[in-house]
Amino acid sequence: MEIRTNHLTKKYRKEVALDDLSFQLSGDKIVGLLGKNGAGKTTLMRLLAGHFAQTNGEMLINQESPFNNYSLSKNICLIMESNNFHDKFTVKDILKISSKFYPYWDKEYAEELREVFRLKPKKKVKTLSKGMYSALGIIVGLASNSPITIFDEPYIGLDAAFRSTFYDLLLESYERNPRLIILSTHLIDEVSKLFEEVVILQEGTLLLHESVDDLANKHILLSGNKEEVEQFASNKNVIHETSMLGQKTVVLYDETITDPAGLKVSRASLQELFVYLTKEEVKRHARAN
Ligand SMILES: Nc1ncnc2c1ncn2[C@@H]1O[C@H](COP(=O)(O)OP(=O)(O)OP(=O)(O)O)[C@@H](O)[C@H]1O
Repeated sequence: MEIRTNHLTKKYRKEVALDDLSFQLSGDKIVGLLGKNGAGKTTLMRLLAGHFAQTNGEMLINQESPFNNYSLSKNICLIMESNNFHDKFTVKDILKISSKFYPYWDKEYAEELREVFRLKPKKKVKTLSKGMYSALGIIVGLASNSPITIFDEPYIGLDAAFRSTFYDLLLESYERNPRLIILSTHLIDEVSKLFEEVVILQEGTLLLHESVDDLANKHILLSGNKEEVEQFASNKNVIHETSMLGQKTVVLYDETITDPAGLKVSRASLQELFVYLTKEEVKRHARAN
């Protein structure tokens, strides 16, 4: 599947949620969709799922618009943190309805997952705890086997052990049936190992879209004697710095680094990079590149 947005803009009355966003995603992979609160992630995912139309620009999946396009949107499963299922249905009903809707539904796998998350078939949606509700969403998302499977923070209320189970299942499901999986999360450290690519939105625009490997290679974390670090980092793109007791640490982004003699070289985590890159004062550095 190929996703392409061209100058995509979505406004809710005067509120601009997505602003002239152009990027492309294709192939089978797990992509992290990241951004601070209000960056436009949910809006982008709902446009992908065809929930509503954009205000301007294009949202194309395999060169077609998903809005009002059932033959396309049945290939896309979006699981959000809430409002996925009607309260009056039972767990069993939801799995049955999903089996009719999603063409690649795996009934046996759905049953297996229901057991893993210990959901009783007769339980009504409105009586599910937050964690159980999230588990039901995860079951539907994974068992849908949809060519584009999207999870928008689907783990609200799930404890750490079940979140870890979800990440294992996501990877296992991807390995059994490679497809384009988009996962939006604020718990970056927990899932960063699953991502092949990341898309970071900021204020409705694209801050960066990189493979995780390229992102790792595009930055460097240097530490050592304060004067030496400062001398080395002068005129370079510093996205983060800390100093203590004559020692200094800097993170340089998008710089060709040659032989920082005498300084300790390492890498920041994806979560740290996200925090540094989305800080207001460094926004322009990431955008410029
Ligand atoms: N239904 C709506 N009506 C008006 N404004 C909205 C609506 N939905 C979203 N917005 C606004 O659009 C912007 C983007 O919101 P969106 O929910 O897409 O961000 P997000 O990145 O998913 O945020 P979060 O991480 O907090 O879930 C925000 O300014 C938000 O207030």
